[in-house]
Amino acid sequence: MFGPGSRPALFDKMAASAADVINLDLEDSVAPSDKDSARSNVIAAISAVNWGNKTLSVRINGLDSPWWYRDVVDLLELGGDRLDQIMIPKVGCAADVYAVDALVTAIERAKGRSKPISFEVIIESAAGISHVEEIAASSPRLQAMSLGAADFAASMGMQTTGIGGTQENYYMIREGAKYWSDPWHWAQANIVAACRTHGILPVDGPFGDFSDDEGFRAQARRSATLGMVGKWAIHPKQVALANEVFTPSEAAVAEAREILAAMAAAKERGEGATVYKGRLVDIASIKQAEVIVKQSEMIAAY
Ligand SMILES: CC(=O)SCCNC(=O)CCNC(=O)[C@H](O)C(C)(C)COP(=O)(O)OP(=O)(O)OC[C@H]1O[C@@H](n2cnc3c(N)ncnc32)[C@H](O)[C@@H]1OP(=O)(O)O
Ligand SMILES: O=CC(=O)O
Ligand SMILES: [Mg+2]
Repeated sequence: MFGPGSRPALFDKMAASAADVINLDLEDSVAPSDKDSARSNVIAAISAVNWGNKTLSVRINGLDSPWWYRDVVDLLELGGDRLDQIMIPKVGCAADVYAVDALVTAIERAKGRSKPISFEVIIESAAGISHVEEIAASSPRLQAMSLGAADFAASMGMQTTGIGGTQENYYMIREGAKYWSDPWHWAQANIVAACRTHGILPVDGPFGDFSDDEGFRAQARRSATLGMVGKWAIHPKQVALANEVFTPSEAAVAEAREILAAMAAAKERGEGATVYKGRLVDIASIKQAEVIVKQSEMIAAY
């Protein structure tokens, strides 16, 4: 759940939401004239608001701005221990993460902070997607990586002002009928591969049209099918939609458990492959089913 650092009236509502991760924003939802006051609001709220068991993250300004170093210094020196994570936007290469890591490491040591700050990064530029694997490997602090569709589209020179979702002009045509394709797919698949290679969580970023629930669901279902584990909510109504899509359904979990049982029975018979509901399942199916069961167990335990 995202909210601008310049709107502190939203913070309690964010804390009371059903989101797993809170992102207090100092970057693109905050006007340049509000950067200092937004930073102060966020620093006060880190300790003052009851964030429960949510992961508390702050999106700092990008390394191409004059604000980012002050964001890091003040968050870590003045912000209290409740802060879990810093989100670094517009990461273009591993050195961008190194720069923030070096500053964070120095402050943690100087101030004796006991809880190490973790990082999440946004891939939202041509450079970021070109260097996605080195970024995924860039720091032991890194826990998650998101696709930022708005800045990504701008950086790539894409002809759209839509933030995520179906793009009207991205279609194939056959016998006069249009078939829409997914312009975000290749970037998402690259992010997922880089993340899974290096043990980082891949996350889908914003879906701007918060009036379009079905559009959000469709985007989120594609992301979940590709291996992403969650999606940003830029409006409270998107939290329930994201939780609905990224929580495996009871039917999916039941089927996964049945596949595990069928394979356990096959193993007893000395077989590596068997038939479940008229289709092949084998040892790879165990790993597929375990993904779904593990997701469901982790969500239940949270
Ligand atoms: C491309 C990117 O970088 S995306 C990430 C950065 N962007 C952001 O963080 C934007 C986050 N979202 C927002 O700022 C706002 O939701 C906006 C501007 C899109 C819409 O704001 P509003 O016009 O106030 O929304 P709306 O009137 O529909 O709000 C309905 C209720 O939800 C609350 N609400 C709105 N946004 C949020 C939020 N982000 N978090 C918590 N509560 C919220 C409102 O306060 C209102 O509460 P109420 O019913 O108690 O009065
Ligand atoms: O920061 C997010 C984006 O879509 O840009
Ligand atoms: Mg962005």
